[in-house]
Amino acid sequence: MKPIIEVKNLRKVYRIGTEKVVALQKIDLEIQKGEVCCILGTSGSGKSTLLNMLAGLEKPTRGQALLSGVDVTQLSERKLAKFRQRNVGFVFQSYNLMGGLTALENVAMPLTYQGVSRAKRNKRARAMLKAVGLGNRIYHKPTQMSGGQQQRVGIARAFVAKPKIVFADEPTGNLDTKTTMEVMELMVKMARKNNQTLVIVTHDPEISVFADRIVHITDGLIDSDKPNVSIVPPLAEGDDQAAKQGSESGLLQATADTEAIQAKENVQ
Ligand SMILES: Nc1ncnc2c1ncn2[C@@H]1O[C@H](COP(=O)(O)OP(=O)(O)OP(=O)(O)O)[C@@H](O)[C@H]1O
Repeated sequence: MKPIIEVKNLRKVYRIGTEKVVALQKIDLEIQKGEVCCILGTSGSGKSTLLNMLAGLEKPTRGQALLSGVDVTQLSERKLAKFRQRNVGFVFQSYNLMGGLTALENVAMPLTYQGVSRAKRNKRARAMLKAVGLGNRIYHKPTQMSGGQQQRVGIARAFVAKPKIVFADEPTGNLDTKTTMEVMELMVKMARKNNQTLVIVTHDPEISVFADRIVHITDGLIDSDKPNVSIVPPLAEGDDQAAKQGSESGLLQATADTEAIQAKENVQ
């Protein structure tokens, strides 16, 4: 099967005045649909640069980055924005939620770009928030939530539009160990549910235990690329915290109709 992500001969050199920084020397990488891949490396190894190239956020000096067969390094800004809206979700270290918006509005946002009607957007966003264990926080704004809760909103937002690929850049960098584990379990479970591809960039080897595969990067080069032998098995349905907190409808199953959800909220 054709890989969903293909990186070919990718190189990135930054120039600051007369100085040259080779952030990526030469990267060749293929990631299959449904794979959970961890890109692991120390600070300055080039992880974020690689992720930025994959997401089309920066142009490489040389080489290609194909997502679903489309070379994102060659797309215009307008086409790139459209491509990302349809195919890619992002989870950020600092959550990047819109401070003035509620959890519900933040999660519904990617659906706005897809032209989904308001009623359907809200219905799907509510279902996602329930699925991440935040059914009772939908009208909270980011500052009214803990870091772990904000990242759950970030995860709900990344997955709500069912993108083929989700990129997560140090997704647990601001969280304590317990919350890190919960957030990682949730994110991987979400990706597995719909056979989505998840690429996690981190410096933390403890995160990599959740991945199918660990790609280690040093000085802008892949120095090892191995299947993860000590993978953490996915939790049984109903066993995780999100489920405990009320995810009865299950992930991405926006089956409850809008009126029923609204009626419930009116009671709360
Ligand atoms: N915009 C830029 N201009 C110049 N040099 C840059 C730029 N972005 C990154 N670099 C350099 O490229 C190298 C790789 O940086 P990168 O941010 O990809 O590393 P990283 O592995 O993500 O590190 P960290 O975990 O600390 O974020 C570093 O030496 C960095 O200083």
